[in-house]
Amino acid sequence: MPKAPYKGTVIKNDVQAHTITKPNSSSPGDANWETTHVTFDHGGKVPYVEGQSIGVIAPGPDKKGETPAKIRLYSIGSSAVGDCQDSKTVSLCVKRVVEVEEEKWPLKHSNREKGEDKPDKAGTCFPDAKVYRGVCSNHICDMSEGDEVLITGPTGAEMLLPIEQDYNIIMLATGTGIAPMRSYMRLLFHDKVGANPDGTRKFEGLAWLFLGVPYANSLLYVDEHDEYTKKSNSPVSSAPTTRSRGSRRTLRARGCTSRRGWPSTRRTALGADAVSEDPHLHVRPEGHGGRHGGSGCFAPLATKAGFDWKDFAKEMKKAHRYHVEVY
Ligand SMILES: Cc1cc2nc3c(=O)[nH]c(=O)nc-3n(C[C@H](O)[C@H](O)[C@H](O)COP(=O)(O)OP(=O)(O)OC[C@H]3O[C@@H](n4cnc5c(N)ncnc54)[C@H](O)[C@@H]3O)c2cc1C
Repeated sequence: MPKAPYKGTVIKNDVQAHTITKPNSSSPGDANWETTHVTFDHGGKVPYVEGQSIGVIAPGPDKKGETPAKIRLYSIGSSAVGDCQDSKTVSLCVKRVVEVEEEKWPLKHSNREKGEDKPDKAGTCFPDAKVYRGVCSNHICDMSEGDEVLITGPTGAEMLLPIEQDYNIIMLATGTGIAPMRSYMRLLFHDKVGANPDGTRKFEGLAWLFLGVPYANSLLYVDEHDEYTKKSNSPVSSAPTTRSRGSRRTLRARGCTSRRGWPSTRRTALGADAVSEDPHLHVRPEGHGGRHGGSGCFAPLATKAGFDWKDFAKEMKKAHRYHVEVY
């Protein structure tokens, strides 16, 4: 409970810096930011299911000087049994929030002719820039093994998975929006909790994962996706793919680094039949800009398949097959 949070312990904090060199003829640009995959021991006292979130209370001070800070929610990135598969841990995927005053970035000259003098946030900000560091994300990213962490929850019912095993699922995420998708994938393709010969859950559908990030080196959990793709015996192909459900569990994962190419990458990969196969659609953009990610991708596919996307989306919502969480 918020007034009586559980005292967990950090058992792993894997902070990754995503850094690209300054733009030049051989490099696309320079960006510095960090994400972490952090794991807390909750001693089995904070049971959760895939798709839920937990709260973290930082010691503060918060924005108005409050101590401790207010609760921040984070989507759980591990399946119910946790990364250690003993149902005693919970993992998160957190981005370190660092905000620099808008006018303290150099301007981007490449767009001048279009009348766009946007700040070049991939560059280096001016040295006198005021920098704001997010209270809780920095608290999490700076924690070390053995540190105590205050946890609340779990909460959230929007992003839960269906109970049956033979559904098709399409997952669209950007940035740390991958967290709940990772929890699903651990359950569907990794954990030793089910009835398959290798011990995994008897998922018998097709799972599509699309992760959008600004730069290729910020794709998250790539090794795991490659492993599950291989394991599910489905060679990754760039050709449009359709598949009837119910025969075997399959993962197809795609990363995309271009904002403009993002919806078309998903459309080309999925093909028009994707909307006819009654998929469960889970959309989780990092930032409000991506909240229409579902319609951007599916409206043209629906039209091609003879549906009106808006009506179709309404029906999907009613049938609990369309799940969107934005933060
Ligand atoms: C359901 C849900 C799930 C979420 N899941 C995740 C997740 O999986 N991973 C993840 O990384 N995040 C997630 N979040 C977001 C997370 O809850 C936090 O909002 C995020 O980490 C920022 O918190 P913070 O304390 O670091 O930043 P805060 O200190 O709360 O600051 C947040 C923003 O406020 C602005 N700001 C405030 N004060 C100032 C100031 N003085 N100067 C300049 N700017 C200022 C900045 O724009 C800053 O980015 C989720 C949120 C929700 C609601």
